[in-house]
Amino acid sequence: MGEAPVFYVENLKDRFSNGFNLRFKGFETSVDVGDKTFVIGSNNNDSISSIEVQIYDKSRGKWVIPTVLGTEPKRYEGHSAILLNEDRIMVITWGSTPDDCIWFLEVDTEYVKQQKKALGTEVIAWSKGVRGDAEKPVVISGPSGVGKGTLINMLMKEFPTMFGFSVSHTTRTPRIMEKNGVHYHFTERSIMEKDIKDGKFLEFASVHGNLYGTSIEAVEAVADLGKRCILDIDVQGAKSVRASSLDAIFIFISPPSMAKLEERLHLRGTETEEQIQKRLRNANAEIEQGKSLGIFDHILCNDHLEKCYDNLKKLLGLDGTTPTNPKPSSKGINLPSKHAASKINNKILVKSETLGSGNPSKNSIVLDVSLLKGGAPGRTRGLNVFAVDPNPFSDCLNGIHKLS
Ligand SMILES: Nc1ncnc2c1ncn2[C@@H]1O[C@H](COP(=O)(O)OP(=O)(O)OP(=O)(O)O)[C@@H](O)[C@H]1O
Ligand SMILES: Nc1nc2c(ncn2[C@@H]2O[C@H](COP(=O)(O)O)[C@@H](O)[C@H]2O)c(=O)[nH]1
Repeated sequence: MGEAPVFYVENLKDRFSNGFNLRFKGFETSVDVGDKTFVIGSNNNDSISSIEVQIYDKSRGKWVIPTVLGTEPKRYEGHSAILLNEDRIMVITWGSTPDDCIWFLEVDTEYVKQQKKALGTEVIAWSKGVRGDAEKPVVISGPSGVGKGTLINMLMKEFPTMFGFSVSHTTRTPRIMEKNGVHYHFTERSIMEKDIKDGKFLEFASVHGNLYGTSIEAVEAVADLGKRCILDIDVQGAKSVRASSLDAIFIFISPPSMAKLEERLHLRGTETEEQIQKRLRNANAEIEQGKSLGIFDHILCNDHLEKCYDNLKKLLGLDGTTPTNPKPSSKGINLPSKHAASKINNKILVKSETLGSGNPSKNSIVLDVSLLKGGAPGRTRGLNVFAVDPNPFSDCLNGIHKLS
């Protein structure tokens, strides 16, 4: 295993003396990817640092300011930058909180390639790095009034630490008892349309005359808590999620009959007669699509509620055989506040730069990046963290143990 030091900070004014006016007042690193150099710089204004990226295209001899997608790191004192797999740069920020210190700057991933094509510009995309993996989300779909919400509430009540609900955005008005941020994020159409344009949504659809959508943040926030995410969305939304990079289980809930569906909508009493008729008209097409499009992994008929709920639990492996303990929520990473990083195969050694601290491996950790999943526009998950055993003569990665 040969060590390849990849972290470097240098004076870029010396390196690129062709008229480029560096705007960074703070700290900068550069990473070469193919014929491009990505210069990552921070501007320190008072106590707030913002990160910026400029690209030097060596083949054209030109500087490019890219379109930046995703959520970028904020408030940090400096950073290390390491190229991974020629398509993303790992950025480790200094002086950040433990859950805010690992970031990925995607420069040539599939997502970035798609966005470049769609936008016709140079694109980069940020995503936050998170320890551990998330469980497959569960997408529950079916016509209005079939009992999706009822079944989901039963699941959340019985397994409160295991499941988390993806709170959708909608432009429809709240029903009595519905709380903003709990049942939905009730929003203005213009705001939601802008957020959709800015790539903040995993999916969206016009349903019964209103706009509904799942934000990327809604799904990631549940996974951040170590919970399995449940999405209650219509068939168009399920189709979009199926086509996205989110690996989920898709379950369609069907009514025993249209008459029963109508009865349930009337009994619920949350819609006007006109709205109920609209929902019933849409239900026919949804049932048709749900059963025929090959979107769904499972179809459950909600005739008797308890029986349907038992079948749902069986599908999710919750029929009494599986332990119901929650997975621990994703933990942060305690990094030395000032550090240097180097890459050895799929492992990143992060060493404290504090002089005179005695033991050189004290405060050193190893980040394993071999099992990374996801990425922009959501989080990058699957990071594993190891502590380096305190052997003063060991600079290698033999004496490491995984941190839980
Ligand atoms: N198996 C069932 N038998 C009888 N009534 C049921 C059954 N399942 C749910 N219901 C009732 O049907 C009504 C509609 O259920 P629910 O609100 O859960 O539907 P939904 O699919 O979430 O609807 P929407 O998509 O409009 O949000 C509720 O009043 C609920 O109590
Ligand atoms: N495509 C999406 N559909 C959604 C989302 N959130 C809810 N829904 C679906 O809308 C209808 C109506 O819901 P209601 O609360 O007004 O009765 C229902 O089928 C939901 O499943 C979403 O984020 N995206």
